[in-house]
Amino acid sequence: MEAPPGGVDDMTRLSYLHEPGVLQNLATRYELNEIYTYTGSILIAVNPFQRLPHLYDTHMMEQYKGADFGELSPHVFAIADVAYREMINEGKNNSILVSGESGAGKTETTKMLMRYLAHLGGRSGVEGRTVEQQVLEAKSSP
Ligand SMILES: Nc1ncnc2c1ncn2[C@@H]1O[C@H](COP(=O)(O)OP(=O)(O)OP(=O)(O)O)[C@@H](O)[C@H]1O
Repeated sequence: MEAPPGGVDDMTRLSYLHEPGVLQNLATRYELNEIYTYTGSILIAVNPFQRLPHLYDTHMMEQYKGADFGELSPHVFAIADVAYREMINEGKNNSILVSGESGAGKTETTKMLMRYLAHLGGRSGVEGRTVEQQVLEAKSSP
């Protein structure tokens, strides 16, 4: 079966799951500014080396909130959402592993994960500050 022109958003849908196929798919999607691709439940992020603010705004966060995994385009928010929901439903700690070579975008990705988790954490502010502000301030303090 021919791969669709825009690539596939989950590598497990590739007809041939080998290195050239994977790289071709990532390159095709990257050309379209689609920097996220799944391989099953794993998210692959390709550094866009440019700001893509529409990908991370509040509207986007709201869309991913509670959405079934795989229902929307691959996104770091979808990973955070599943991790958060599993934590709540099972009452257990959860972790998200972010790995990649130097400069791949781990810090940026982690910032987005934290922003999303802080957003989910609600708006019940302590001393007038939102959970999001508290988490992000804690991260940036020495
Ligand atoms: N999702 C993204 N959107 C926009 N720019 C990004 C994104 N991810 C990475 N970048 C750009 O790439 C640069 C390097 O990314 P980052 O610092 O996150 O890499 P890193 O994997 O943490 O590197 P190191 O391991 O060396 O600390 C960022 O400063 C930013 O300019």
